[in-house]
Amino acid sequence: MMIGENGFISMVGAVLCILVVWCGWNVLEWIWWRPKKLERVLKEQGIKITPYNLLIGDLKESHRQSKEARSKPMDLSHDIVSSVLPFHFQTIQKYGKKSAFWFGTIPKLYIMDPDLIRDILSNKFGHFGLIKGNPLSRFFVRGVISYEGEKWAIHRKIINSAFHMEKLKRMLSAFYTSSNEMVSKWEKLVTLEGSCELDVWPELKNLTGDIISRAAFGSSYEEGKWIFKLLDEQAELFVQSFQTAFIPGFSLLPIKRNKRIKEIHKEINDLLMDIINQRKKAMKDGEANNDDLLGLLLESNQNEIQGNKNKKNVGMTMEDVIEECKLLYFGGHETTSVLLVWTMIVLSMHPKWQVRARDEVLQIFGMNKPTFEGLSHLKIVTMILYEVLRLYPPALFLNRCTYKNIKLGELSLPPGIHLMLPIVLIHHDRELWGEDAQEFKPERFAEGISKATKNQVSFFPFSWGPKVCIGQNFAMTEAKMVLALILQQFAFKLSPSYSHAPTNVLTLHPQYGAQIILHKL
Ligand code: HEM
Repeated sequence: MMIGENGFISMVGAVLCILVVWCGWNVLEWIWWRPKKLERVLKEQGIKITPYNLLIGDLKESHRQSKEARSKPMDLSHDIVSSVLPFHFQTIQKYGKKSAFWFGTIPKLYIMDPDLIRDILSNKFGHFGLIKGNPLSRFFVRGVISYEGEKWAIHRKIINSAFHMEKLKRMLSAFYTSSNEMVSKWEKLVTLEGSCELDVWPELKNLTGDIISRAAFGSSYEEGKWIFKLLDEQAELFVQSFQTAFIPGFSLLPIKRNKRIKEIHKEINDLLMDIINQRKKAMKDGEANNDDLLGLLLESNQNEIQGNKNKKNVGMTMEDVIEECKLLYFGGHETTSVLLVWTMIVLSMHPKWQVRARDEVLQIFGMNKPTFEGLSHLKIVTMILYEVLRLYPPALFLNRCTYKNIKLGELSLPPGIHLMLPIVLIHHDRELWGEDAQEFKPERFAEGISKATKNQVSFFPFSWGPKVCIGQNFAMTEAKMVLALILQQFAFKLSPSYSHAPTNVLTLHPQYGAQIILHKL
């Protein structure tokens, strides 16, 4: 049977109508019905939630408050939460700890109870997953931190072996060489009067970059220098992209920011590929030491090639190796420089603790090169580092989401709820830490973390459970080495030009730098 021209037009019209209705239905489901349904489920269980603004939720308000907080420095105190995460601080003040806000169209529940944090992070039944919200994240940092299930287990096992104690011991000379270079440079800057003013923030970023390059990749900072610059820029762009991450397809738009993110991704991959190729050549010529992280990753890549021949998944592909390198470059340098910079700032604010830390360092090492055993005996320094990690945690919060209907304490949560574990708010919570929660009191940790937290998961700067930070011993040993060398040579205090402005740029940066006056001892 033939369809006439009119019949054909009506058929196309009908298909188009169905398509428009279908699209409209899905859009309504996405921006209205689903959010409202989830809101009802939460409210029925006594969870308070901010009013829903169509599509954008609380993103605009949260952005506005962060911008306002960033526009001025704060008082010189450790009570930083209202400046660092102003929107979350205000929301919890207003709605209580059992509350939620809108990340675009998705409700995000605050988790402030240490028992619930333990349940989520131990993730015994695999019900809590990572959030895969921002499509641009594939251009930033992936690797083991972004994987789950079998892929995560394989990568975690391979990378873990590079961070065993005996491997760390061998990395100590890299820690020392880089730190000593920085301290020697500082000594040259000191004037005849015996002092100098220095913004230590870029210095410490360079240092931790240098250390991760030497210790994990065997190459010097000079070769990796550009990678750190690019990763820093990528982090800034990535934070900005959160504002629009909830709009499907936004990351594909050819706007300036998206283009730059993709450009940087390519540049970093090319730079890493160069480092990898140099290493592969050295391995072939029998000149490379395979003990460091890159060596281990490449070895596992060889296993993958072998394994593929036998149809078994045993290692990492070359793309995997590049992603893990990027993660370790970023994770290994950014977070530790943040810990070091706040430690220097805080010790400048608390000269008595600075003196106590120096006394301990001089008692254990004198003016000699710190040893691995000696560093593990630094009790006061460890207490100070923990208290700095409590007050100024480099990672401010962790995100997870529900995969299926689950019970969490008394709550029954449907799939698709985002969970926010606000590390910095929990670390500053008076109910958990006492009325002096905002004060710098390293003595809290005199008998270790479990005593200080009464065995609760209320201190988790390195996360907790199976996905706990792989590099925590690396970071703590590195921080102790750097501090020991600085304390041996200098006394330091804040410069009058220092402005206290902790700010969230993926990690907790000092917004205007860390201007410190160094006095040669
Ligand atoms: C003060 C320094 C550091 C802090 C505060 C820190 C914090 C964290 C946190 C909070 C996580 C968990 C993220 C999540 O669960 O979503 C994490 C994971 C991770 N960190 Fe660190 N980190 C530090 C240093 C390092 C260093 C030095 C390295 C490597 C050289 C490193 C490598 C990793 C890796 C590979 C993971 C992923 C683990 C997994 O998902 O199984 N970190 N870190």
